Amino acid sequence: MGTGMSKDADGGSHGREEGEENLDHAGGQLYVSLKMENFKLKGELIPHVYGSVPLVGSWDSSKALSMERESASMWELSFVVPPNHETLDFKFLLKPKDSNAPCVVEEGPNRQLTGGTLQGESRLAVFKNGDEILEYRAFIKADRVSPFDLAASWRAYQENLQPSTVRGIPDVSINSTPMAGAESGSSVSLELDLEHYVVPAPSTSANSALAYAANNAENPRFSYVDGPGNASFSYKDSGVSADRPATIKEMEVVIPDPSKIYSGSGMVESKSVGTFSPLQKQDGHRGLFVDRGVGSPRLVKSPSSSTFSFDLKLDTHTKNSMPAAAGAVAAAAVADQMLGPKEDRHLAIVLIRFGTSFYKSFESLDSGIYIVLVGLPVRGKTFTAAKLTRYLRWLGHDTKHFNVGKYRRLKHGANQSADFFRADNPEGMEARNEVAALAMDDMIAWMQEGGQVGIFDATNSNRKRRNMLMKMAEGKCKIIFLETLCNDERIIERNIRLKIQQSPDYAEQPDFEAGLQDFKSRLAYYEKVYEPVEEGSYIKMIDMASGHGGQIQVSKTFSFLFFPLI
Ligand SMILES: Nc1ncnc2c1ncn2[C@@H]1O[C@H](COP(=O)(O)OP(=O)(O)OP(=O)(O)O)[C@@H](O)[C@H]1O
Ligand SMILES: O=P(O)(O)OC[C@H]1O[C@](O)(CO)[C@@H](O)[C@@H]1O
Repeated sequence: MGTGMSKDADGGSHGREEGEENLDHAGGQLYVSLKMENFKLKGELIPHVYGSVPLVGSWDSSKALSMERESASMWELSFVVPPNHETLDFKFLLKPKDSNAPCVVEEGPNRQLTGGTLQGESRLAVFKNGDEILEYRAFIKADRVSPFDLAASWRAYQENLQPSTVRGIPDVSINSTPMAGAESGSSVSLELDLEHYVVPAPSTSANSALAYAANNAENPRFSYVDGPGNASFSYKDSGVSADRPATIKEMEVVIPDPSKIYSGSGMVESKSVGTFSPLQKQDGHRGLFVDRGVGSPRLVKSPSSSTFSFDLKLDTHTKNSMPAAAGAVAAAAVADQMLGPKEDRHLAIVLIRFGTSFYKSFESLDSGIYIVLVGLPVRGKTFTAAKLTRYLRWLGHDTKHFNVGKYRRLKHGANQSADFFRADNPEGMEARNEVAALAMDDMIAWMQEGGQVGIFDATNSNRKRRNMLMKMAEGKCKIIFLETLCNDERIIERNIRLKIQQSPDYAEQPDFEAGLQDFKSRLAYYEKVYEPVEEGSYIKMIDMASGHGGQIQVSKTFSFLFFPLI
């Protein structure tokens, strides 16, 4: 695993380790860890970092990232920057804890990381606070990280997260209330706790109590904010059997016309697989929570390749045809496969890919990105949107999830019958397009206030709707369609049942079978007119949850996002 240069204020520096791999081609990114130490301070002044990239506030002190107290005298912050950042300029600053007094920026020139190496002499961080001079020792460390490490770190972060310590965004809730009964059987009342929720995943037992992920999406700005969407709802669980685990061999990455997209060589070989041993886990490796709302990335690496060996069984054809980006994706898949449940695993592959491509596209796009979900109902769009939001926030990108279903429920009530969703029902169509436009307006407004990634979650199931969204985004932001497709009837049936149990749409429907019939009619109306994405920039996730393999397709027009990977 490659290691960058590390320096501290005493001038100690550690050169790159032998055997370093150049991970740029594998989507290697720069993990930056900053620390400040001062034994005398009492904590009225909170150290922050700001700098030249959006991740650290683009020199806007109000967007500076807060450092967290690691010990009585040490403050810490870590984040990951793209490898294409030739130079990252930054400075430390101090913000008064409980007042609006101006912040104090450190003296001296900007600190500069170029290609992962700290430029210039290391120095103390010196602040002039009125007549007072404050001095901190500064520790700056940069490491190149592979998708392996990122996937493993993400997994470790999620597994060790303590919900009670989450600030800023509601992230996960681990407490589940065991309950009896399945399917249409017993139900428990679930007070919707906006601070804690779980992204619904197929349950492997009848014991998980999950809140509906869409409820945690961005609240509409229009006047229905305090409406029915914030109410609690009833929840029933189902018993669903676990699918068999997938293997990396089953994962297929399809990139149309790769010659036009990538010129990179073959599979990325990784000698070090980032993971953690059970022992390390017990150390209490925890995410640290910073002001951007989620834990800042903590690297989890295997001490050596011998600790964990994994046989990457890709057939010759796949190996030879796999471009560098796909290699990175596969690498992430390997790391993730070892660590998580099936759906998370598959999704992580896409996430790593997103993470990589976003990093590489952000700076050139400047204005941020809209990810527009596309897919029939119960294809995992909300699940994917919620996971993507969390992952991108963890990486440091200001990300928000806009769920159109939530807007629809607030404006038109939760208990619309299937007829509402008929394509030949003009009032229904108009109402749906109207709430979609409201959500899009909110997303655009949020983006203009400095947001970086907006995730727009609706079926967006026909070209006309997608054209409307593209028109609204024109000149403002690039849209990437993310289509989730599922051909496995068994999964669809399971998802439908979960939907009747979990969705606020059916909270008032006491008759499970009636709810089921209504939702199936809704689905049939959608299926009749569904138009898969063929336009614009898109990624298709096909059968990712089947357990029998999956496909990721990336459209040609998306290629520019991957350009730096080539
Ligand atoms: N890629 C996938 N394919 C199929 N099902 C998935 C996928 N990812 C997650 N799921 C499962 O699908 C179920 C429904 O998910 P979700 O509510 O996200 O669907 P949706 O597409 O947003 O539905 P709707 O359009 O009705 O709101 C969840 O239980 C989730 O575990
Ligand atoms: O208007 P569209 O694009 O169908 O999408 C919004 C709808 O998608 C759904 O998630 C489909 O079930 C509804 O909750 C929501 O009203």
